Parts: sequence; C-alpha cells; structure tokens
Amino acid sequence: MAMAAAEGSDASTGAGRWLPPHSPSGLVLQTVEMHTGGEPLRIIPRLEAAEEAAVGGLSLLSLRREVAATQDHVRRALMHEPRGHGGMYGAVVVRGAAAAAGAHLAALFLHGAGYSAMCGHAVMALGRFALDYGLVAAPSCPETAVHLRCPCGPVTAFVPWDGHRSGNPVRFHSVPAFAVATDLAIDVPGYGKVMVDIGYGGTFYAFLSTEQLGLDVCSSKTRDLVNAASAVTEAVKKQFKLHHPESEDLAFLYGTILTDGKDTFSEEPTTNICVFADEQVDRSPTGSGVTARIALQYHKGLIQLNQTRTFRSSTTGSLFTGKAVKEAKLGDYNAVVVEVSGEAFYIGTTTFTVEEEDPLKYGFFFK
Ligand SMILES: O=C(O)[C@H]1NCC[C@@H]1O
Repeated sequence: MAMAAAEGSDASTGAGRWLPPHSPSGLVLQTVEMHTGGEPLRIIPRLEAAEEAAVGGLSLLSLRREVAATQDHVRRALMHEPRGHGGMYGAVVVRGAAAAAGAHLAALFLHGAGYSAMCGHAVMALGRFALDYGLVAAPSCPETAVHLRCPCGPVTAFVPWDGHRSGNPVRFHSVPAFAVATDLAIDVPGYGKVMVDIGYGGTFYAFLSTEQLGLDVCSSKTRDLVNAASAVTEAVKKQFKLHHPESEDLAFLYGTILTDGKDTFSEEPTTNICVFADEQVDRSPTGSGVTARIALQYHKGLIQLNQTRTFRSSTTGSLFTGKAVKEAKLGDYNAVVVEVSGEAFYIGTTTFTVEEEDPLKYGFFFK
C-alpha cells in the first residue's frame, strides 16, 4: 500500500522499486516543483551535461546556447505534455556556473518554446530554493540576500529566513531596466494601427492597453487576449529592430504584455496579462514584465523613486509589487534598478523517467 511503503525504510520497502521500468541509459530527472503567483517553476537541481559544459567556463549566455543545442530533449520532455503542459516553465540550476560567477545559484530558464534570458517569478522561487536546499552557506535572519546569475546578468533576491526555512514575500533587484521606445506606431494585421511601448527588464516586452485592441484585460476571453498579444509580438518583431547594449543574444522580443492602461501612479492595482514565447500565458503578473513596465513608467515621469505599484495577473488574480529604487545606466540607456516582490510556494518533488520505446518520450506540443 502506498502509505505503508512511503513510511517504510529503503530496506523494508525496496524504495528503489518506486521507479517504474525505464530505459537504463535514458533520463531520470528529479525536480522540485514550485509556483509563484500561480506560474509554475519546475526546478532541475542538476543536469550533468550543463555542469560539464560549465566546467569549460562558458558564460551563462553561451551555456544557454550549448544546452539548447545538445539538451533540448530535456527541455521538451519536462515542459511539454505529458510531463508538462502548455503553461509549464522550468529552471536548470548550474552549480558550476554559480561558482564561476561568485554567485549562490546560476540558472537557465526553460519554457515551451525555448530558453529565456530573465524570469522574475523563477528568481523569487529560486531565492527560496537556494536557502532551503543549502546553496547559501550561512543564511542570515530575518532576511538573506541570495546572489543569482541569470542569462541577462546578476540578480539579487532578498528572502525571509527564520533560521530553519525560507518564507515570503521574496523581493528581487534585477539588472538595470530601461525604456526602449514609447508611443511607437505599429500596424498589427487584423487589429490596425496601435501605439506600443517597449521596455527592458532583463528581457524585452511590448506593452499596450487592451482598449486599443477592442478588448478588456479583465473580462475578455484569454484566447482572444492571447491572439491579440501574439499578433502584436509578431508585428513588433517585423517593424522594430531591438538592440541590447551588452549582447545581441539578449536582443529579442520575449512577448507582449496587455494592460488596463493604468500607468499613472495610483495605490490601486493595475491588471495585465503577459503572453510570451510561443503564445504561452504567464499565470503570474510577470516579474521581468513588472521590471520593464516600472522602467517605462519612471521614464515617462508617471512614478517617482520608491513609489510602490501593485500589479495583478488577469489570469489568477495573483499580485506582485514593484518600485524603482535607484537610477542606473546600461550602455547609453538611462536605466533604473527595480525591486519586484511576490510570493513563491513549494508544491512537491517529482522523479521523471523515460522508456526508450515510447514514441512520445520527449513529449509533444500542440496549440
Ligand atoms: O516572471 C517572469 O519574469 C516570467 N514568468 C514567465 C515569463 C517570464 O519569464
């Protein structure tokens, strides 16, 4: 019986037999499962191939390219069905890359269509993970600064710590965020001409109000919001060339965030939906999106330093807060350091296996 077996020792229950028949040469992947504001994070605490690549001293951006080229079956197996789903998100922890960067934790971010450069909801979850899984040698109470290395650069998470376990809320400071373009006219097939803002918060997003698309971020069907946001993403990609001051590897439009248009400072929450990668919907208010949107609001003079705004996900109602904490520079851009805060929770652990003869062993994906 499951209960008796779970309580027994390895010797009495043969706990090794919990693993079902699987390919002896194939993948056995252990994960820690979390969510931040409803957005899943499937943490892969160790991926041998990534560790081996890190020994060569590759930067995280180069490591991202290497893992994409050689280990994409791992991403597909864990993000796509039947092990994952259309909204699945993951992080591969790379200990070697953290050590090389003098950080507590380095991570590559995975989603249904590939690898991203920054992920705020993941940073909040990984901040807790780093403390609870012993990646920080001497955590301090009541809060510990966890230094993370993300593909976009160094990010610091500030995590409550009571001496035994981590807690919430977790806040983080990302790489300097900046406004790239404001009120940029874009022709969106099927929707007409709209005005978008483009901001960088470790990754680039286009922002616009749903009103311009004849929709309402709070009440329209998610499918309609996804279609509109995806059309905007495609149009912006064709009509505007992105450039990143540090690396062309970072110069890609990750997605479009549709908003209620409430950008002027207010104590009231502003609602948004982030559609990123290949029509993937963030269940959270999107940490990197909040970072980029605060940078845009600051650039437009709509908020001051240390004025806190609350961001609400239209999909789950979950909340993040964000504020610009100081001015900074990134290349020639006048930028700001943004603090984003939210709550991340553990939901379990999993061991995934693969049977060699399974024609769908590395998953399947459809829209
Ligand atoms: O919170 C974030 O920044 C992320 N969530 C999924 C899409 C983004 O990477």
